[in-house]
Amino acid sequence: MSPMEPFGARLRRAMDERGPLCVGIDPHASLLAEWGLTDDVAGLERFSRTVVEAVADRVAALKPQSAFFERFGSRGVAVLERTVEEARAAGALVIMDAKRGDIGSTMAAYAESFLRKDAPLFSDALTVSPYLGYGSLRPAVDLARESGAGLFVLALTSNPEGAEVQHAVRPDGRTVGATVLAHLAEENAGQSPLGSFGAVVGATLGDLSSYDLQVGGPLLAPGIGAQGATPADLPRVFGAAVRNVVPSVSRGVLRHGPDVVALRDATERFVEEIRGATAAG
Ligand SMILES: O=C(O)c1cc(=O)[nH]c(=O)n1[C@@H]1O[C@H](COP(=O)(O)O)[C@@H](O)[C@H]1O
Repeated sequence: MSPMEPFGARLRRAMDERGPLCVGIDPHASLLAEWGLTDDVAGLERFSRTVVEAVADRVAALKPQSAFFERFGSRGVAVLERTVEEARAAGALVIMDAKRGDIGSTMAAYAESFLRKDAPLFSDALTVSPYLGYGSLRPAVDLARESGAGLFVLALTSNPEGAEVQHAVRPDGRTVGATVLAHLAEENAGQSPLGSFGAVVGATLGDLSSYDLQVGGPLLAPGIGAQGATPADLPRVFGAAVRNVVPSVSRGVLRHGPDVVALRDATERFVEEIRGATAAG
């Protein structure tokens, strides 16, 4: 098997060709009900298939949220496996949103689950938590590099509760979030056109001018739509780093289902709004 091109390079190309939007696949029980589906494995499968059919051939990335699949046990995870496979086959990069994080030796097993090329849940990238110490993520960084995959490391999350940890100031005067960003900049050094090790930075956060967001990798920006941020906020929040931002929308798109055309239209509107908001910068 020939080695896969690094995730960062594949993502840069997809962002340039399709626009940078990532659509989240978050099958909330309330959305299943709104779509007229049952809150069971059959409903889960129909929901996920519909989203993939509607948008996988037109957005840079899809981000299935593992929690909503794990809710149904092994049969839900089987649906997640098929969702990943079908989304990748349709040309979308898959960012697995599982937010894993543990001591290094256990982290190695999480990495095997999502980042080893022949794993049933192999994904182009995985969300991970650095809050057991950035160094605990090393096995995931190493395996991602080997597989041509990537990581999105939680740096400054979109939820208001994140600040008490992420804005905390260390003895060296840097915040915890800034320290995570600095680690990522080191990880991506020398990688062109884009490194494979991204940060999660919420689009809801307002002014981040005190943070150096130029980490040489992508910035996954959830929070648009249901959490109140809009594409128009992106230049203000991200400044010059906006070019590397992958805005992520789940409920803001999903609430338009189950009609495939309506899902596509909602997606196209976000793509256009993001293009309009970020073109001037
Ligand atoms: O890693 C994430 O994607 C994530 C990080 C973060 O800081 N905030 C955040 O909302 N998310 C995820 O992004 C999605 C947001 O969903 P919506 O609010 O419906 O667009 C959920 O799946 C969250 O788990």
